[in-house]
Amino acid sequence: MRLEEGSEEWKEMSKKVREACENHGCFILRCDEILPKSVSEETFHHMKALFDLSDETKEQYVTPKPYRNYNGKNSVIPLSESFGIDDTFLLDKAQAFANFMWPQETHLSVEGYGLPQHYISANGENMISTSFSRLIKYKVSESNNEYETVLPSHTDGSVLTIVCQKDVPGLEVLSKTDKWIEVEIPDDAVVVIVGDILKAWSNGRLHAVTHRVVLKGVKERYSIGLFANPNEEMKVEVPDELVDNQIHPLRYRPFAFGEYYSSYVSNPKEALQFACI
Ligand SMILES: O=C(O)CCC(=O)C(=O)O
Ligand SMILES: [Fe+2]
Repeated sequence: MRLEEGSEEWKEMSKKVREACENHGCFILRCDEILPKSVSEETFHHMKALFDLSDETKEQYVTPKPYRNYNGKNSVIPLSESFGIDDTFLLDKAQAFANFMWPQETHLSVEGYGLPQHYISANGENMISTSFSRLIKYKVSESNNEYETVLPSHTDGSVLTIVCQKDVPGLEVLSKTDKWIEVEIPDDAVVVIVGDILKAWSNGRLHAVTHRVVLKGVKERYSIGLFANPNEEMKVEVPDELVDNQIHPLRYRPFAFGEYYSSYVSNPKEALQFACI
């Protein structure tokens, strides 16, 4: 259902999305209307064929930017293979998907604060300008461990991330009470995850949830992550309206996204530390 911006339903939905982002750092979004089953089936079918190419062919995919290469022999994540692709949204269909998703999702997650409109437009447009996606295959371990962490726990270095998967579950999020919870992603849905940038911008109110991927069976898993990033120069600055001296004193100094991203690439676990007050 497409919501009319500013309508009662829109306001109600913004409140729900904001609460989910504050309390859980993620939510499930059903998108059967904009992402027909056939497109998703076809995408994952092609993805399998892509990963079935020879190592030699896959390794030819090299780009200078971090996280954008073919990554198939990483000792930290030996059971994961991935391709990072810049500006996937330039393709017509993907562009339409992105146009729908990003502005609506970023608007909805920040609009619940009732901020002046310029903050909302800044989020919708600037915060998503250099999005990229990662196609990921998780392989089953030969040691036949029943329970294998194939992607270690982390928060995302994005504004928002959208993940979709095919058939095999595996994504887990860490609750605020320190419990790992398996995320069930229905076939016609995606999970939206709050990244570090939205956490900093919201003065820590929105929760950048820690997550990981665990395989529990004998089947390999395919997933796609879409990472919404601002451009390097964009300043991430907490709006005055989200600061108060009692409950929410300012937690992050203003910083450029590029400054954060260098910190993320060298130490993802502590990447936001440099901006903490
Ligand atoms: O594969 C997934 O379900 C999640 C991937 C992820 O968290 C990431 O690439 O940052
Ligand atoms: Fe992630």
